[in-house]
Amino acid sequence: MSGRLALAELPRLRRSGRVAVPGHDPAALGVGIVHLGLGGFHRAHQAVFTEDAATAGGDTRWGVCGVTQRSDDVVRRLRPQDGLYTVLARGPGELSARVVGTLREVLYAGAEPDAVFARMADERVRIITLTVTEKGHRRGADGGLDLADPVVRADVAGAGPPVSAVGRLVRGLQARCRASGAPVTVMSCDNLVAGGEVLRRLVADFCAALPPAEGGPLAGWIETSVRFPSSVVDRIVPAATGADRADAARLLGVRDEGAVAAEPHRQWVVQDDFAADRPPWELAGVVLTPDVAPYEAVKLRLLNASHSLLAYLGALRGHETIAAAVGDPELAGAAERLMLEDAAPTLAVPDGLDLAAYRRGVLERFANPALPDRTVRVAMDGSQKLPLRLLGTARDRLAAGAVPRWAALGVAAWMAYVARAAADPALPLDDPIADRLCEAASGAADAPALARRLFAVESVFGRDLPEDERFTSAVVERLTPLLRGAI
Ligand SMILES: NC(=O)c1ccc[n+]([C@@H]2O[C@H](COP(=O)([O-])OP(=O)(O)OC[C@H]3O[C@@H](n4cnc5c(N)ncnc54)[C@H](O)[C@@H]3O)[C@@H](O)[C@H]2O)c1
Ligand SMILES: O=P(O)(O)OC[C@@H](O)[C@@H](O)[C@H](O)[C@H](O)CO
Repeated sequence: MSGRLALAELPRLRRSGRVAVPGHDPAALGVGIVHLGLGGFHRAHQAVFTEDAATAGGDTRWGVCGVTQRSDDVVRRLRPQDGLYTVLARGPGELSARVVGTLREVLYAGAEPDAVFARMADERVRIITLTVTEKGHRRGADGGLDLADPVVRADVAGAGPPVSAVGRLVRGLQARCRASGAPVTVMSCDNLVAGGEVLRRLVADFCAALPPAEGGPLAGWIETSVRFPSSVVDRIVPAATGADRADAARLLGVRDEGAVAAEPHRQWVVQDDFAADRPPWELAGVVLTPDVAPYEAVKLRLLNASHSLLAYLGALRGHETIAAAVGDPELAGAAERLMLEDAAPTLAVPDGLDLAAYRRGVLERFANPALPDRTVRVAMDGSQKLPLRLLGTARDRLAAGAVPRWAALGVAAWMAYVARAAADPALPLDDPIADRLCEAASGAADAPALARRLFAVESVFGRDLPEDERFTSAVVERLTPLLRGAI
């Protein structure tokens, strides 16, 4: 197939009726949002909600400038397509496709830093969103900016263009402060606890590390002119595959190198705390609320925690996909009990949310046979995810006098996965501290030794959990059979 998706194809696609196309003319959109981290998730989630909101509200101010962080791969895919791409919604027995036109500009920060800063400084831009992964925040053990990280140090020194996400964000804010000082909202869309507060702190830490004459006024302007709302994002979006691109091409009649596939379900809960205008997201079904914390805990402790549990246990059992893992009755049972017995008692349930239906929905979504989501994708970066997904639950249950046996199973499953990956190169250990984890796991003779060595990783477990004998024993009890291949 030689043709390529582009604006000129839209009239034909509209007539064909085989795929949905934007309800407005994408070329008429101005850029009102800069997004850092143009992965599959942004394209299938925030971009879709923003397009629906702009169409419903007839508001042409909310095109997106998407910025790729680590390579120009996405730029090479999307620029020749005028920023257009297809989102395939894959559900049991259903496949639908829509072309999204919100992305009006794509930049590679590594090659075009000045263009990125100019966009962030542009008064017409009122929102900067981020999906840069958990590790992309470069946090230290205390949750603040890791000032020992050489990349962060170089960004603070400022001899060259910044490389870290927070460095790029702060330098962009600095350009804005110098240009117009117009207020702007910075919104985290990663799977974090209190992502807004996390970003606010990282930005403040960066400013504090700058020479006082530079960092002081910048921090002052940020304090008064920048808001950092949190948001809870939900849609399962596996890494795009050749099969996704082939399905998109079949439906479009032209190639689409930027196609992504996702589950049909999507949810976005946003803290209603903006420094300036925002898209009318409520028209697209986004929940705007003063406090996202209850929604966030439900999502991270039920969905993401059981996702991680299934990923580690599933990979250990040779299940390639999450659907296969949740199709294994023993693993599905463990995920259910983690949600019901450990996580649920720790939750303040948002008004109107039926927790039992939510739990059932999570397992149904994981079982989606039409969306192959690999266990190793979800298993990635465990050192970053465990504290957010399992350890908050563990701490809350321990504080309430209960032993969180299923959260302990999740931790033990991660430990067993690390040990297996350290010994078997066929199992990937994709983690920013992989070397440290491998070294810890390689020298461990048995379950207690493995647990002891991994519990010593303070950035994961802090100082409290390794000292709580109830928890460490529960983990060792779970780990012993896992190392023999049973759960
Ligand atoms: N995929 C999903 O199902 C899903 C669902 C909910 C939330 N999320 C959130 O979105 C994030 C991205 O997911 P995705 O599926 O788009 O992944 P992806 O691999 O497609 O994209 C990741 C993006 O993060 C950037 N990034 C990665 N490491 C970085 C680093 N060290 N510094 C700066 N930038 C870095 C990449 O350049 C890329 O733009 C997740 O980590 C998660 O927090 C994803
Ligand atoms: O995207 P990550 O790497 O934070 O986590 C992997 C999955 O658990 C996650 O992407 C889920 O699919 C998502 O959070 C569902 O909304």
